[in-house]
Amino acid sequence: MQSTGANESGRNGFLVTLDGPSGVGKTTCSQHLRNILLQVGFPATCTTQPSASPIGALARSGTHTFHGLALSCLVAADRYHHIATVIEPELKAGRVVVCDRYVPSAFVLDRLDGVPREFIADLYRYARPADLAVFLFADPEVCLRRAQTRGVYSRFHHDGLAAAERESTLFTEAAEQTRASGTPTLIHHVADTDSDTVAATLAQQITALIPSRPPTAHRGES
Ligand SMILES: Nc1ncnc2c1ncn2[C@@H]1O[C@H](COP(=O)(O)OP(=O)(O)OP(=O)(O)O)[C@@H](O)[C@H]1O
Ligand SMILES: Cc1cn([C@H]2C[C@H](O)[C@@H](COP(=O)(O)O)O2)c(=O)[nH]c1=O
Repeated sequence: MQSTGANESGRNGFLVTLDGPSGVGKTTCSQHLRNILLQVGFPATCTTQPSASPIGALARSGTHTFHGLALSCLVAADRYHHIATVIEPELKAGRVVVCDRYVPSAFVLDRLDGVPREFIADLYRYARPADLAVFLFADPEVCLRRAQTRGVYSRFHHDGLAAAERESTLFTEAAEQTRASGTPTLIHHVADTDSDTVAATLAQQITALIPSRPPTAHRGES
């Protein structure tokens, strides 16, 4: 198995984040991606934000209770806890971490909730940047239909085409902002491609960017 990791080589793992509009297929794709990466020999794991921690569960289930600045801070608290207790340890173990939603989602969802951009930027000043930020896009009509078919459980899941279009516009801005900040950024238009094909295409591009570990020297070799 190839390794990206810090154990023997002293190098860290690789953080791939997936952002994009509700219903575009982030959760489905991140799971396929993890499986493909494992199949081709990369130690990989997938995780999600909000996380499975008690703070994350509160944020995920509480979008009808919490609003604006308060929800923004709650999600940020979960995100920092998740980075410290899940993402960083996995990276230190040399794994590829595929994270379903990351900081760019805050620049969209929090703004939809009226939170000023400067407040969001200040909140995430200390968040570890992704090694590769992937943005998935599809026509707002497609995202809307998929989210509605899957089931709507959050205030941020669309209630109409205008909301889906606004979310798509903000994700386009977030992708440009992420790229401008120096984070390697991949923008992928899903069109009507099935999720296996989307994940396989992304896996090819991602594995090409992951630095592979040099062969470990045997004891006594110089
Ligand atoms: N490429 C695809 N083609 C067709 N259907 C898809 C594709 N990807 C995902 N789906 C379906 O669309 C629905 C939404 O997918 P998923 O939950 O992965 O989206 P998401 O971006 O994570 O949404 P959210 O942000 O709302 O959680 C699911 O029913 C899923 O099976
Ligand atoms: C990342 C992020 C999430 N939220 C809220 C909005 C949604 O209800 C959930 C995410 O669930 P999904 O299945 O991925 O749609 O969490 C938020 O308010 N702010 C954020 O930055």
